[in-house]
Amino acid sequence: MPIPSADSPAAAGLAFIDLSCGDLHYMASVLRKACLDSGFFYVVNHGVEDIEHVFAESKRFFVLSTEEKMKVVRNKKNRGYTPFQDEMLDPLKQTKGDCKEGFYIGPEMKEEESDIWGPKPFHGPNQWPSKDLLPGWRETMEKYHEQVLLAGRKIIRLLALALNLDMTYFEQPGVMDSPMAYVRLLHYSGEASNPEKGVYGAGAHSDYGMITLLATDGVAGLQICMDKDASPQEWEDVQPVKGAFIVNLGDMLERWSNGLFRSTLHRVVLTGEERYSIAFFLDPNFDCLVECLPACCSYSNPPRFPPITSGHYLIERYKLSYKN
Ligand SMILES: O=C(O)CCC(=O)C(=O)O
Ligand SMILES: [Fe+2]
Repeated sequence: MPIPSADSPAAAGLAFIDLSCGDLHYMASVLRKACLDSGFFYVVNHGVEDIEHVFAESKRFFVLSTEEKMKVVRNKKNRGYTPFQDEMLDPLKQTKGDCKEGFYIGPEMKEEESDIWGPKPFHGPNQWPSKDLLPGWRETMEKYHEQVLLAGRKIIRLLALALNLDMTYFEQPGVMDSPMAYVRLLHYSGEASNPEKGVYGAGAHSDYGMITLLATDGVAGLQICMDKDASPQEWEDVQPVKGAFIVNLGDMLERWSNGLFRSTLHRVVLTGEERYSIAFFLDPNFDCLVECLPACCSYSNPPRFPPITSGHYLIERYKLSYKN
């Protein structure tokens, strides 16, 4: 089946947000409906110039030997290579780790960045594969990080409007002006998933932060569960759309909005074909206190989640899904 393109939105079922549309309030109303309906939507005209090149460069990394990839294995700052099965996103249902390997790239920061508590988790320089092996690789990834962050910033402005907040609410100092923003290259092996046996490309989960912008190579596999409280859960395929990001909502947004915008439960079930995707996790500043927005609670609808700081919440979630 041909991959639908951004010009044939009806083919894909979920809402489309066109970031080149000048009418912010219209876009915010489409976004609000999408957030209330499914928490998943497509974003087009996002300003990323050559995504095919980024995918080609991602493949150039993953075909390196395990020995070479392990030289840049994920460090304490959450940057670098994660081997196959290192992560298990749904430990209750999985019998082995996710059939995927990955590579995290965060905002470039100096090693010594720290506060009174000592070196700050998640803050530090990136790890890069050797320039001799992959010339130009770092530059491609840095440019992608910059472009996808710009698109993400536009979306969080729309999200603020969709929550009836000032457009710049989430960009205020201390909120998401210095976000934890990670590109994660992903490569799924050709191993077919088998849900009965607890084998998945990626186990069922919702992402931890604010929003995720996902680019995929066109190979199917991503599924969402529209009603995460239903029993049994029903899973629907999400079609990849050329030229569009698939965006989903994270748990911190659910907490902020007191459950009005629910995070999206999703998983990857593979048919036996290799698959590549590139996620971009856009999360609040490390020190940001995520607590119910005043507009989202009332006497009869009190806050459902205790306040948490973004960084400590992320640390706890990573601890639960990674081997080390
Ligand atoms: O590869 C995909 O389509 C989904 C990846 C994902 O859900 C994640 O990395 O959190
Ligand atoms: Fe995810």
